[in-house]
Amino acid sequence: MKALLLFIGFVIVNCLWGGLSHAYAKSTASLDKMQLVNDKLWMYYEEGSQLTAEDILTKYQQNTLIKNTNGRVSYGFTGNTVWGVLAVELDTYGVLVTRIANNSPINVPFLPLKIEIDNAWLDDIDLYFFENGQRKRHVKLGDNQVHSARFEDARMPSVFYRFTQPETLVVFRFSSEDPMTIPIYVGPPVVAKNKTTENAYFYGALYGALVILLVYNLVLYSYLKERRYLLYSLYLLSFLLFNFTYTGHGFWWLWSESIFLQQWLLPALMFLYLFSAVRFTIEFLNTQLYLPTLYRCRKYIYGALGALAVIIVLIGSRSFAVMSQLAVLTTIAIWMLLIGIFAYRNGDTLAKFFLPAILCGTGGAMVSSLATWGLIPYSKWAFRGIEIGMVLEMSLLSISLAFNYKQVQQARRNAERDARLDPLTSLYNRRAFEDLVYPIWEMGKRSNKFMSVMLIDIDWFKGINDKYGHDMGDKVLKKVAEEIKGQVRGSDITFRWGGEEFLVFLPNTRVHYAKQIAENLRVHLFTHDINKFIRVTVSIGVAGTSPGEEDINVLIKQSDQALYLAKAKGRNKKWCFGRKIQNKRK
Ligand SMILES: Nc1nc2c(ncn2[C@@H]2O[C@H](COP(=O)(O)OP(=O)(O)OP(=O)(O)O)[C@@H](O)[C@H]2O)c(=O)[nH]1
Repeated sequence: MKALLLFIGFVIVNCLWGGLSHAYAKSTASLDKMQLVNDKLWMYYEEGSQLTAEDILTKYQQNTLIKNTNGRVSYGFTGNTVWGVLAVELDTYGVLVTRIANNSPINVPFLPLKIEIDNAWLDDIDLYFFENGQRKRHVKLGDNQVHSARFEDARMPSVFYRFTQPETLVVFRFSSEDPMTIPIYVGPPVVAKNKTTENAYFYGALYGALVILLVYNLVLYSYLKERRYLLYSLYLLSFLLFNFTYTGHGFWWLWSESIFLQQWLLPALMFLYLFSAVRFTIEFLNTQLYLPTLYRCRKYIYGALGALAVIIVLIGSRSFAVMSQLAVLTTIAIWMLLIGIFAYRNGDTLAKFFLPAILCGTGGAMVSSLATWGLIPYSKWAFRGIEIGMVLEMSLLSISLAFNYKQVQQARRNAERDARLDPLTSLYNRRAFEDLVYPIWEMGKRSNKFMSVMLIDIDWFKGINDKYGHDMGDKVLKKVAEEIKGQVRGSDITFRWGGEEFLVFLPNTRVHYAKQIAENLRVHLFTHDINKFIRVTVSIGVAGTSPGEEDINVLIKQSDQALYLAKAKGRNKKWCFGRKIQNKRK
């Protein structure tokens, strides 16, 4: 429920933010921002690509073009050519030019403006500049132009033009096998530079954050060797690479001269992204436990995605590649949400993070697509919703993995502790003896400290089991353990040594003092009823170090011999290993 509220909140805030930034841009129309001019375009949608810019100009002059009044930015998938005409009038067009006049009147007629198409995946973009009905310039932009052939070597397709006439008509021609999202921005050089700088900060922060998360989780993986961390890292890396490609960074920096890579890396990385999202979801959550059928079928799911990749390669159409994968991605986003909800309802602790994380990611993607489809006002922040959402998603997932790490560590500590504890009495077991006693023994030996051992055995315990049953026998064992712990000092270490046998190691204790403690314990148990019916007695063998004692096992053996004598002497006795026993031994 909390996660759902978070999601709705995130979408609302993003929409509001998108709307506000759009409204702000409109109301101020100031020169500190590039202006989105889509609402000033006159559009023509051509089936095929027969027409020339001059034909469109004629249509414009005949008033047969459609005004893009709602500022539409996205034209979906279309094999058609999209034409747009922008009339730039020096005196009357746009607040932009007027404002320039206010700021620097001398440069007005000669000031160059930057025209930028804020989308780095379109194949062909042509700009034609007409002055007084004459074509003055033609600029080719888009992914089918390598960077060295471009007018300006920038990430986004852009061009500078010096407007000197009262009216210049800019004719845009777009065709692409990708989604036709065409935000057109216009502004003077200084403002354009600010936008570039601002973008650099934004992507610097975005990639910085993602790379930190990636390295952090890879380090955790190399340390813990848990697949979740690796799959998360792959998921994150695939988003990083996918984003790096569709935002034009890759083409600009890495493969600026390869049109093939620019056109095919995008669908390929998109596939990597959706494939790793599916693998991550299945293996991050405990689907093995909650959705065993899904877990068993995972190989078929991966196989189906692999088959999609093969079909895409065989068909060889990029628009099919992008369109089919977008459809799969949308389905997967919903599927991830459903699995998250299911795991959450089944009490998967990681789902507490997974669900809001996926909600942020899909929420951000939803805001971006709503903005590109024109269902909420387009603004660059709304357009970046997916990136903001993904940073939130990746951060939350990273927190969940840190949480998982804490849980694993806790479980490991518990397992280690449990391995050293007797589950019935909660006393240390024999396995813990070496770890706990050996260091004290070695230290004591070096500083000639006295140390003692008591071996305690319940008398006739078999009889208790036989008479009252095994459960009652267990209760007695527990109670005796408690009583022993209550009678010895905090510095003494008590072990359950065997069935009904206990060992107490008494560091810094002379044997005659250990004898006293043993006697107190014996009397205490003898005089106190374990419960209403049962009275137990114990026999205790005591042994203490004598100078030159090298081995603790010798001490234990001695206490065992003393215990044997205590039993032999009639039980309910304490016996101390001493000269008498030694003589007997000889
Ligand atoms: N209820 C219970 N009984 C246990 C447990 N571990 C060992 N025993 C029983 O403890 C009894 C020990 O019996 P014996 O070794 O014959 O010793 P005893 O009856 O105490 O006689 P003495 O030691 O000679 O006084 C056996 O019946 C074991 O089954 C346990 O964890 N719970």
